[in-house]
Amino acid sequence: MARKFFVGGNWKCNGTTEEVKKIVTTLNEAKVPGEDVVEVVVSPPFVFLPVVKSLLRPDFHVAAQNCWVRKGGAYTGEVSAEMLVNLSIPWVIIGHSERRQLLNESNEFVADKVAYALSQGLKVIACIGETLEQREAGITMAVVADQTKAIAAKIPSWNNVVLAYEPVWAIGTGKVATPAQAQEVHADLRKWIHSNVSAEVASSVRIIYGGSVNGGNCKELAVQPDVDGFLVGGASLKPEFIDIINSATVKKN
Ligand SMILES: O=C(CO)COP(=O)(O)O
Repeated sequence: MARKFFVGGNWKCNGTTEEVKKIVTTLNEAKVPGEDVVEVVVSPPFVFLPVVKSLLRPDFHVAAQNCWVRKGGAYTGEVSAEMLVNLSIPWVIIGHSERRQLLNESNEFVADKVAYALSQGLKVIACIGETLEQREAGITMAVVADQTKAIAAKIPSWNNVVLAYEPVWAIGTGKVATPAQAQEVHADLRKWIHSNVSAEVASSVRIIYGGSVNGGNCKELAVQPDVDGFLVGGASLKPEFIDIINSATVKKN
């Protein structure tokens, strides 16, 4: 079953109104393949979601970078899944390693968030990945399997989930995983899903790679059979994001 290439731009905690408008203008003027070839989702900080959504071309979509773990209420500083739905924000990134590490979000907490967001009708980019210490200790697969297992245990369907493999040592470091390293983990993850979820989900779920992806390295990663797209940080704020979107075409050739 063909998995549609997915390119996400995670803008993280960056930008002013003027800057985000400039990025949107660049995206709107770009020549890229149609939605039948590549799904493009950009994720500005919460406060810029309405302006980006209102200005962005209709074939690109928006994601929030986080949401609260359950129904909204007395949770100062949080933004609920219901609010995102109310604003017609279709996607949310959950479990990014920056939140796991800096805000101590556990596998269980991340899984609860994914389950709640899905239950409200959001589509989820669920992030997993090992640290450098874990990779060097040879436990990469055990770590990402645990992270995936926590999510699998709590969700009734993977239809609206994209799994983002983002090795922590590759994020914002300029140290991209080699195509072979990315392919190995993606293939192992797909095998894990085959054994622990179902053959159908294993063949249909998109597993995207994140960590120092740029205009220069995207094509060699994109040709890997189990790499179904990217979650891009720094380069998603620059015009080279267009080149990354266009790397989707390597799958067609
Ligand atoms: O964290 C990332 C995307 O979510 C990756 O960030 P960089 O592309 O800046 O390494």
